[in-house]
Amino acid sequence: MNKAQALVVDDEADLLELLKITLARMDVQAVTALTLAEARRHLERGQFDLCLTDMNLPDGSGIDLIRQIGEQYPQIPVAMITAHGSMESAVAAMKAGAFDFVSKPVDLQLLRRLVGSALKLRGHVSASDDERGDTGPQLLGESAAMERIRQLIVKLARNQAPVFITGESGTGKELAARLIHAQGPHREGRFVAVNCGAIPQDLVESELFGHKKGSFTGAISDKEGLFQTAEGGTLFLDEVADLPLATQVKLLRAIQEKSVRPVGAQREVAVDARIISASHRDLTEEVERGRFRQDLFYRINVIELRMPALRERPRDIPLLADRLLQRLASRQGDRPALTLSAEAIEALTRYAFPGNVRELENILERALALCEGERIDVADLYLPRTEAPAVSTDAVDETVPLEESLREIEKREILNALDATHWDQAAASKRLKMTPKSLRYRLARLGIE
Ligand SMILES: Nc1ncnc2c1ncn2[C@@H]1O[C@H](COP(=O)(O)OP(=O)(O)OP(=O)(O)O)[C@@H](O)[C@H]1O
Repeated sequence: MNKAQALVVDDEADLLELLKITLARMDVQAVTALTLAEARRHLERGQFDLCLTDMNLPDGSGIDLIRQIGEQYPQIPVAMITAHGSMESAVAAMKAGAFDFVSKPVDLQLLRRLVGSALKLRGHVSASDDERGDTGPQLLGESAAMERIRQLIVKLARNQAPVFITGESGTGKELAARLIHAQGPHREGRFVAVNCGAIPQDLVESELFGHKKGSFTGAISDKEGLFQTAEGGTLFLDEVADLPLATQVKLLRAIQEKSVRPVGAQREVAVDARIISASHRDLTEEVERGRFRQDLFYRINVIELRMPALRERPRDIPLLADRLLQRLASRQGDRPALTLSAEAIEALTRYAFPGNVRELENILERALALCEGERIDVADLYLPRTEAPAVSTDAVDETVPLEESLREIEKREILNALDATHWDQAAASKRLKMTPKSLRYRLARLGIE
């Protein structure tokens, strides 16, 4: 394999020299540029496997270079070299498409890891490159919304920016986080999932950052924290809104400095773990109420991924039900394949699923256990009555007030049209034979974002 080539852009000649030597030790050949113009000339002529750029350059901003590379040479991963403590530029760089950042003075160990990840993205380190993580569970669904999410996950897997996943319970937030990990350069590292709400408050810091022996009663030996366990992999902070404010400060520091200080330790330990966090709560509201630090929200929410509720994409329900049923039945080896009757599928499509895909799984699991024949019927589903049922046009439940039923029908038809047109409002309004203005009015009235 040819030597990997890096384009390094910085206006400090000394730093350029240092980076060049460090990269050479990693068998990476560096081409250096002091200005944006010079960097652009190199890009036109050469073939690069990665680019490191400073933020402030004499003739412009490194952000412009990141954007340009993203548009013209999307295969080149770019990392930003930021001034010490300047998290704003790191966040701006990642929002613009940088895959990671390293702050000055450059920690050579972190730089080495960063370059290693970048080269994996470019296929320079071929070991298990074909393990693309597509053997595990996949995000199923044929709706445009799901298709968009799968595409976004492929993109997100290529960089290191913190991702914040929102969505109701059971919408697949953890599954999405696992897929981002499995398709990214850190897939050989571990995926460590932690439910922040489930750890007792007085243990949360020791769990996340580790502790030294004797640092508190019960600390009988040194303990590694989850951050360290996720070294070289991904740390998934589920229900991040449940972290106590004092821990939020430490988390902020850990993300910013890429290092943690175990409880009772004198020194910080460098950690390189990708942070993905999730919450079913509205974090903006938590920030407004003073329960979540704004600066931490800003750092973890560099890129937001919203997992839609199942009732927002009813056309995914039949396929999901079918696949999940197959998966569940295959776990019970001797069981003949079961199918769902047309009425059962119809009932599922009408149901509002407050617990989303997890609830669908539970319903099918129960049906599988209770059903004696080979076909699951409506009665085997034991669907609970919900307050706001998603209803279909041909089966209005007469026990629900008419206004409510009509509203649900309207919402469902609009969502279907939006979904079918990839959320193009003009096309959806045509499909629904209404004016775009009328569609906008209805979207606002029905609370559809
Ligand atoms: N699109 C999907 N395709 C296939 N399975 C899915 C999909 N979405 C979710 N699931 C499955 O549904 C279950 C719940 O998903 P997951 O745990 O990822 O949800 P979550 O949003 O993290 O839930 P919570 O907020 O309660 O932690 C899992 O078994 C997951 O595999």
